[in-house]
Amino acid sequence: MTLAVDISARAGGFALDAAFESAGRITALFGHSGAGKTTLVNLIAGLARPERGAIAIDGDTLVDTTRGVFVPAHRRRIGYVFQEGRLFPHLSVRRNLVYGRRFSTTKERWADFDTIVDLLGIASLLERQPAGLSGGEKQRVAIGRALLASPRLLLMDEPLASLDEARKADLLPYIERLRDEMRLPIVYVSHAIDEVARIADTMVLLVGGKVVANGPVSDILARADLRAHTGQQEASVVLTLRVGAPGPDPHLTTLEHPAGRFSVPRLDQAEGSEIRMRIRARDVALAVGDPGNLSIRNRLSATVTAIVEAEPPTVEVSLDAAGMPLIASITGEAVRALGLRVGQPVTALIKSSSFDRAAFGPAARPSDA
Ligand SMILES: Nc1ncnc2c1ncn2[C@@H]1O[C@H](COP(=O)(O)OP(=O)(O)OP(=O)(O)O)[C@@H](O)[C@H]1O
Repeated sequence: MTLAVDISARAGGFALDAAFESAGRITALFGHSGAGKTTLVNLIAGLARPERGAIAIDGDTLVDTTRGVFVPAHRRRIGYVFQEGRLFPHLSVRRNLVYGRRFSTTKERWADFDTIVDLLGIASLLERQPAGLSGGEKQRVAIGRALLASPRLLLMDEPLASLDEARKADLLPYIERLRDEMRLPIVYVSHAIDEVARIADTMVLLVGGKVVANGPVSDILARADLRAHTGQQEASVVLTLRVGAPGPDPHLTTLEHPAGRFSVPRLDQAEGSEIRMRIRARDVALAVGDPGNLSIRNRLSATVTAIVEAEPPTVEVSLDAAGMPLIASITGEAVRALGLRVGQPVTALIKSSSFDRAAFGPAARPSDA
């Protein structure tokens, strides 16, 4: 699926001018509060009209002001999940779910009730009323209702925003399953960079109603010039790695890459599956030559590709380890003491204990959607 957007719109005194194309499985619309994310998703959904411009999905025009085209929301086949579930309070969970189906014709219908109930783990909730559900359960039902309309695109506007940290962590794997098992493209609004780094492959970065960058999440997170906008305190890279055979320590999982093997705190993912993980620049140290007897077990041979001054005394050293990009955040003094320069071979050292389990998620399976 390709979503193509090139629009201008106004909401009160706020002006949105957004142009981007995305073929991502999960496209994150990322920006600080008031950047225009909800205004943009409402335009995609058909809940608002742009002043100028066009929106198309796979070449099928939804809006085009030059041709006077405006497909109404209910005919766009776009699902919408809001921050808080917005379920019908007087209907049971089952009837909330079934309600979604009336928005698709038999020909368009791909969503199967039992499959979706199973995917979202809501079978035991079907006869309950929304008032008795937890926030996370409500969101799963809201996602189910949107899916049962058999949309071709799902918009999710900060679906985790009303949940506490534990409930967020519970819901994220369902969104990952949706991405991988339903093969439904998702536009995911968020202002939480950790969430975006974990689940999205493409990112549109909005600042004051303008798109300042769009492209692969890993590219945008690695860019020092965007850090103020992404809210990252520091550089990081997002990597896709394969789970290797279990090693001798049951508390560790081995991850494989042509650059070498990593040990990380034990993950639940099966051997052979791919996972995504984010490595912060501050968790990477460098050695020139043999690092000798150190406690750090993750050691990768790499080459320096760039040395960039960051907030003093920090310098960010970009590396290439057999095609794996890494960034090490070290002091300028260390750069001088090691005599680092572009092209130099080094050993990158990454502490196993620095990995946060919540930062790991399954990698998106190769897209054929
Ligand atoms: N109907 C409206 N009338 C006046 N101003 C509006 C209207 N709708 C949105 N705005 C303004 O447009 C700007 C962008 O709002 P929007 O809700 O799109 O931002 P957002 O990025 O989704 O923010 P948040 O993360 O806080 O939800 C805000 O300054 C908002 O106050």
